[in-house]
Amino acid sequence: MKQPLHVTSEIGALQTVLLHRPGKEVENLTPDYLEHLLFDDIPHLPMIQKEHDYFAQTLRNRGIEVLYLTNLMTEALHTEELRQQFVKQILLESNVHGGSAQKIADYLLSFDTEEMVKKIMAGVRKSEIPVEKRNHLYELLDNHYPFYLDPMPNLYFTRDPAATIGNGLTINTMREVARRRESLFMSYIIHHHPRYAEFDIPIWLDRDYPCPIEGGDELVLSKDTIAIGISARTAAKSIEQLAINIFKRQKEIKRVVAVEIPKSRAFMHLDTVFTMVDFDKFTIHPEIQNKDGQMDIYILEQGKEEDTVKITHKTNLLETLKEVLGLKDVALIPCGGGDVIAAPREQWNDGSNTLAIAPGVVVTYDRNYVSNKLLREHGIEVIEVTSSELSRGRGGPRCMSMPLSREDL
Ligand SMILES: NC(=O)NCCC[C@H](N)C(=O)O
Repeated sequence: MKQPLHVTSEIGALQTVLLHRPGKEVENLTPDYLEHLLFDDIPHLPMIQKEHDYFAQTLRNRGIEVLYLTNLMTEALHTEELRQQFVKQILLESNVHGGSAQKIADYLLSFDTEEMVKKIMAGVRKSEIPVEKRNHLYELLDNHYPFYLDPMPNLYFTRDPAATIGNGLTINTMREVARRRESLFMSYIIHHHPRYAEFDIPIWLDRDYPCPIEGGDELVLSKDTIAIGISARTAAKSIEQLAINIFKRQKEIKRVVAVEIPKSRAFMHLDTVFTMVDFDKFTIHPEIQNKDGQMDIYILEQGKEEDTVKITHKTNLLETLKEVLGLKDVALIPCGGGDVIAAPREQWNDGSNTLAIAPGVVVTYDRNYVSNKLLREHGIEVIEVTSSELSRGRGGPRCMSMPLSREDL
């Protein structure tokens, strides 16, 4: 039977992808909580939805099956017991306890499943549920905060909470509190959605793993090589454990290349500074390398004993890519052409964050015209999507998509 999850490269023809259409969670952003919720501005909801619909249609026009997080989650919660269990878990993870917990649970469960899922994503404002008598000082102070359940405006970056590798996936422990609950949706989908539940899908790292990892750092370079960013969001320990777990069960995967990148907001994940666009072509933001073009790269391979890895240190990205991919030459296409202004400007709006839908065919934001032109000059087919509002969340087409299945190369 066909595996429901199957990704053996970054560039094999994309067959099925998971998206999330931004919803009311985006309208629960206010200036006071922007930083905490990892946004730099407040998107205009009708426009961000229009842009997202255009992105989804662009993929469908190329024959790609687009699945939506809300639909899968609604279908996964197919019994009353599952609905209740999910609500209990989300309240726990949202730090809602005490007297208000039951009231909020009853409120959420009063909606049909689709509305309930949307409401949980959008957040629950205190004004939505009648105030109880407050007896304690902490309850009075707590009241200054507008939400019982925080909104999850980053959900449209489906890349990060979970990532497909081979026939399995990681369901991620997310680094930032604002995003930590997001991976619970994929956990329910994998375990309870009829499309996935009957398969024995390997979970390479699960969301109870104590160290963080996010999908933006996870790149499947080829059927035997994975690259993972050591970044602001992904810890070295997670990468080593992931490698050990994969080597044990998916024997085709021979190595994990851990690429250290600066830990900053602009470079939050490896895919904000480096993506694969063709067999031998990559986008890169030049600032991840030092002046001599060097950086720290570690190749992890199966160690002599079980549950150990052999680690080799490298410093040259180009040479390492040639070695692990068995290529004579590799082109690194600099974001914004490496220009002192265009490069950081376009990187800020995800100029290096391309979604490959086939070898040499990528989806990018239209606003990054310098990078797009350069990609075309390198023979890449560039399909542009509108991006005024989508880009405000600091993620691009790769961040906004979780490939579930790609054709093998
Ligand atoms: N893979 C990615 O780079 N995803 C973008 C995530 C943006 C989101 N506002 C965040 O800070 O997590």
